[in-house]
Amino acid sequence: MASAAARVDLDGKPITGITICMIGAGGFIGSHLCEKLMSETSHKVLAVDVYNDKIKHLLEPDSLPWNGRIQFHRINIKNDSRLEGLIKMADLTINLAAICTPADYNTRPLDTIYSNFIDALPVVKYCSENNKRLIHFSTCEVYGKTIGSYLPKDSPLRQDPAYYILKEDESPCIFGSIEKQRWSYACAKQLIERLIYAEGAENGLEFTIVRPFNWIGPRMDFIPGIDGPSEGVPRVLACFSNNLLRREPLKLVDGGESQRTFIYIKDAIEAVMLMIENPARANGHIFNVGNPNNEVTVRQLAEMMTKVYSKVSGEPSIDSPTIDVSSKEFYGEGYDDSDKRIPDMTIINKQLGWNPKTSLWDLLESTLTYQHRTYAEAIKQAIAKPIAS
Ligand SMILES: NC(=O)c1ccc[n+]([C@@H]2O[C@H](COP(=O)([O-])OP(=O)(O)OC[C@H]3O[C@@H](n4cnc5c(N)ncnc54)[C@H](O)[C@@H]3O)[C@@H](O)[C@H]2O)c1
Ligand SMILES: O=C(O)[C@H]1O[C@H](OP(=O)(O)OP(=O)(O)OC[C@H]2O[C@@H](n3ccc(=O)[nH]c3=O)[C@H](O)[C@@H]2O)[C@H](O)[C@@H](O)[C@@H]1O
Repeated sequence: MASAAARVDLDGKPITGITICMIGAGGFIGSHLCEKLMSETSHKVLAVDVYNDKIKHLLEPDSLPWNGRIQFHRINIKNDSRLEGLIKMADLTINLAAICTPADYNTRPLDTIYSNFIDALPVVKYCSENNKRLIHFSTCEVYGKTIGSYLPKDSPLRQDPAYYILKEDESPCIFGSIEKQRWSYACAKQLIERLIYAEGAENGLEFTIVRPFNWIGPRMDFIPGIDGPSEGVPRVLACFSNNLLRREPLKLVDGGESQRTFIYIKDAIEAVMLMIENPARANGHIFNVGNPNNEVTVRQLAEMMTKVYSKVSGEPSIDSPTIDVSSKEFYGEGYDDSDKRIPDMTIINKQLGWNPKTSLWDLLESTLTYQHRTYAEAIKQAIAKPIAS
């Protein structure tokens, strides 16, 4: 373990321990961030969430070397007066709490808007009123669709990066019509970004906004019927992992033509650590955090995951590894999609000198090894169990 005293920031100044109020600490990103903060720094974490299953391994045994540096507070931020006290006790608040699975955006639009906008309001207010620094998690979905997607299909301009690269300080936010309730999430995230930015401009709030671009890795979401509801629809990594574990075809929504850039969670956490420990360089900025080198269509992702899973499980893939489904059938009415998401990296490079490292193949190999080790046996047992009549 690195000695905390030996750690310095990007300007060579020693890093002193701080207290972080992390809201949504029990989720996918929060669990990895807590792990990193405990194992490599001397910072303290007040971990706020309604669940703690994904950070249990960091909380329980008294023998852990970070004993006492992480405290779990089971709080629903919608209605708990303890929140302000925790924010006041901390030097920095990181807000990760949100509904952030696309299957919810068009089927539970009210919960989505409340979670991503209304519930975040008191967090911003308490930080601003108490002069506390805030790192808020937004999303690459605030960019919506690319400008290029509105050009004719055969237009050569579609190949010009000016029409698809997503830049924090230049790109517009392009959403579909109101009936396309998919955009309830992106729109709520955009409005909270604008509110935070305005708190910075008018009241001097010290903030950093993070726009993650498809961070993936172990502990993302849930496997339906094993550690989440049987009918639940998680994000694509968990959907495809579930299909592979059950030896079912992977479902390609609307032909799997949408494009995404995927980044390994551990690379992305390095970027967040730099933001935490270099406030002078991170404050007042909005950062894209993604891996522009890992772009694939969803169909290519399915093909690669099938190959990697076959390698890590030692089982040959099934005869028809993918199947096409319509978005209406898969997500229901009101779904829409981002066509392509490539992050511009200029701002994060300039401010924090950060770059992602892990290739898509390598990150899928370590993630699917984890999925196989964690779930294969449970799935086998669930399949073998006779269904109660
Ligand atoms: N994973 C990604 O690639 C990605 C991409 C873009 C944006 N984001 C954003 O990053 C943040 C974290 O994402 P994640 O992937 O870790 O999601 P996650 O669902 O795994 O984690 C969110 C956590 O917030 C908690 N939470 C939600 N509402 C709460 C409430 N009212 N009170 C207390 N806790 C509450 C949940 O229980 C969950 O543990 C979200 O804001 C999300 O929109 C993530
Ligand atoms: O991760 C991000 O950066 C952001 O994007 C995600 O949105 P999206 O990438 O559309 O969601 P996924 O569930 O990861 O789906 C990716 C693509 O795969 C497709 N898909 C998903 C699941 C499936 O079984 N099959 C399938 O073809 C979807 O239609 C979509 O085109 C979520 O909105 C958020 O977690 C987050 O804000």
